Amino acid sequence: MSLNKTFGSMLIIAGTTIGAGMLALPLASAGLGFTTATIIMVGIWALMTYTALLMLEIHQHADPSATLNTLALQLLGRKGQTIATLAMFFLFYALCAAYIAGGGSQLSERISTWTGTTIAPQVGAVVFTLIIASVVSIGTHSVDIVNRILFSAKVIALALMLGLLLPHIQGQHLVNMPIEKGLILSALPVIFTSFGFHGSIPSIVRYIGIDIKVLKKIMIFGSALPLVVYILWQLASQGIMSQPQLMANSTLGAFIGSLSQLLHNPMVGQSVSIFADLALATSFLGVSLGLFDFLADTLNRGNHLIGRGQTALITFLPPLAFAIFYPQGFIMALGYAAISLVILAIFLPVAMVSAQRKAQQTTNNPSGYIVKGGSLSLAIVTITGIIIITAQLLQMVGIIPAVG
Ligand SMILES: N[C@@H](Cc1ccccc1)C(=O)O
Repeated sequence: MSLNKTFGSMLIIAGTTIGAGMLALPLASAGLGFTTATIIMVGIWALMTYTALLMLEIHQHADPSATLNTLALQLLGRKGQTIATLAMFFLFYALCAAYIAGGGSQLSERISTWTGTTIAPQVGAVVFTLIIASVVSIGTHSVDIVNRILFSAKVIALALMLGLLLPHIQGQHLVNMPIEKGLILSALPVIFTSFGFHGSIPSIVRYIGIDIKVLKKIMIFGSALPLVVYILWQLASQGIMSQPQLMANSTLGAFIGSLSQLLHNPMVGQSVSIFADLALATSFLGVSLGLFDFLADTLNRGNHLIGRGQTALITFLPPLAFAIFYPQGFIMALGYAAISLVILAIFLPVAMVSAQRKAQQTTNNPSGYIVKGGSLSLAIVTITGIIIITAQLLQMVGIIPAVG
């Protein structure tokens, strides 16, 4: 396997993972303290990598061009396929809603400072959606070009931002412990979403072919890179602000504002702000393109002007409506996304691998790659998935504190 292709695939996984979810991390884990937040992140990384390996175990016996839909149909039947499709829709919509809410309020703040007037976040949401929707509606080729430029800029902005922030860390902030135990549970869904990439696994398998050794390496290293970036990002945000300072910020804009104020350096705020804009734009482009194609395919909308226009409306109007009703809904929507991501990245891989292992046992033909850990590991990740969904539901009904 060419090294270039392997490396490129790792970057695709890392690039899908590092997105808008990262921006929510400091706010979602504000009351946890650095050590606790890091332990949870390492745990969730291990969980996500484990279920990605389960997906490889499933893919090895199928056609290299299999998608989640076809795998679910083969191993779990029509019901499994329907659940996979619905979860995919819900995840895509929830993520787009988060990106529009986050991007909209960022953009409206920008326009407000430029023009010296106050612009409502809803206006920003509409403008941000119109820009991304035009790029997506023109076609995949235009998304590819715009995404390449923005992605390169995002990597530079990320390095610059971390370089500017890390020298200002104060050790005493990093030893803080969780302010309240309930906050650990509250933080789980958003942290979980920020490590999500599982929609990209079938594309990588198609690109590389069934070469388990290479694919394993891609999953492990491709997801480890975001872990390193997230730990540095937590180090910076939790090391610069005290817990009460961090917790006082309920929105991304407020967080960026207090960072620059605290460091008396507008450059810092600028770099975080630019990184945030790029992260939101690249995530939104990638996810809305996926949703657009998925909808066009499911609803059989043609590839002509009217067809694409209709698909664009169904793609962008529902999440835009959410952002207009909940302009501060960035973190809330990322939490909702966790519910469907648990189904896609935990429940379905576990169910499919169980079905496959059972079928192999009955034919007495266990062959190929089998992820270590047996049924115990499958049980542990399933329980973790249930805990993450429960944490989100408990926040929605107000039993535990909501983050953000
Ligand atoms: N991890 C992505 C969200 C995502 C989840 C699942 C699949 C794809 C993307 C982010 O932080 O924005």
